Amino acid sequence: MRLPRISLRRLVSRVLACVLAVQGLTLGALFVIDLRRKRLRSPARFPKLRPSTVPIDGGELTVFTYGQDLYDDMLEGIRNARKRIVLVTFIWKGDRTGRAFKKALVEAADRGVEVCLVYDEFANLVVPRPFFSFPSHVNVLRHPLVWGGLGWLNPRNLGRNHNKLMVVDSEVAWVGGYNIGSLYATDWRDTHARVTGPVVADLEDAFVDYWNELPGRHPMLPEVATRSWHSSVRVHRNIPRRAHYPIRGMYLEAIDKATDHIWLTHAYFVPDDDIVRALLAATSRGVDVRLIVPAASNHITADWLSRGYYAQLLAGGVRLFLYQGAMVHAKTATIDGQWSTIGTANLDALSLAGNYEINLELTAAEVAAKLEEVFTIDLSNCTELTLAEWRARPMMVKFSETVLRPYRRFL
Ligand SMILES: O=P(O)(O)OC[C@H](O)CO
Repeated sequence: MRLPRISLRRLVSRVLACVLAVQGLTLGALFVIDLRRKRLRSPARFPKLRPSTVPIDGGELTVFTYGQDLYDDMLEGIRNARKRIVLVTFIWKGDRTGRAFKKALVEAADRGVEVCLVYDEFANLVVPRPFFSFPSHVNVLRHPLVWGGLGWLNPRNLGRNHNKLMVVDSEVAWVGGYNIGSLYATDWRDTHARVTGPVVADLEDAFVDYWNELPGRHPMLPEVATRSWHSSVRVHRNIPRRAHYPIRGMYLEAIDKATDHIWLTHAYFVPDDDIVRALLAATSRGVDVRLIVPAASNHITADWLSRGYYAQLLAGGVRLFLYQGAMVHAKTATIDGQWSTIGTANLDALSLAGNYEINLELTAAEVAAKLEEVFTIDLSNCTELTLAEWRARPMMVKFSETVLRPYRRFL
């Protein structure tokens, strides 16, 4: 029997069409599962830790792990402001919490405080536009979906503004994983820091540089003049416009240096090969590597992309803990009782090589001890996933993970 002749071009395009169709079906199935999961979700329950404060160079750092505590503190900071408030948030919901922030910020501007706000247009497409209309004495920048003209063709102009930072009166700053919204106040487990001391100037400088470099007719802010060279707290910021992505390097260096333990808590864990390699190299030299991720996050596709790494990580000795009963949205790590980071960057391609991000890097034993305490409490709310359990998952699940692999670089 003679097989029908088919050109190579046609064969390739048919194979490609099949692959795309299977990927589309897999994503569609995940979407349906996700809708159902969200409908059946029970109220969040997770152990809470009161905010607590530790010393850092020339100031203090307070760790927040419960949204309502953080928002109350930030709102008090806004109400006490006398000179200037700068605030950037990736997501700003138009709900009760979002409105409380808006009201407090407008009131601050009414009493003469200079208020400069940034939110990301893409992240807030679902928020009604009128929510973002402010009186003219409040300076508001919408980080645009795409930058003018053909600018969007340049990858440097594509980064989202994923920062979550507020600085009041150049004296106190809040930075970390929390966006602004009522769901995050009570139902998500996240980590944010309030800091005082010389580090505040670096955080404010990050905001000022972004503000002054973004095209538009908004009033320029004065350069931050006094910054310290000598601190155990460093600010690392990704600036896509400058093709500047130090947070990935910060993680790689710290993981590479670890001699005892690496404890990571990450909402969306879709790292690149170098980070995976560094973690596996750490386990191979006897380092205790533990990772907390959500058992089920708010983005099912992210979960499935993340699952694609589990077999390799578990086989390489990384211990995996699945956070139960709530979405864990933190972006933190602590190493060897010495080094820690708290910030906005997820361990995924968008955060490490795409977005505006900001992370604190701290080499203070007190901060590491505090984050270890938080990690230990979080562990009490996790189930550990073993390699044997993971290997026993259905074939269909393994197949779906493989099908989704090419999407790793888009998250
Ligand atoms: O991008 P993140 O880390 O701030 O997370 C935002 C949530 O995924 C919103 O759906």
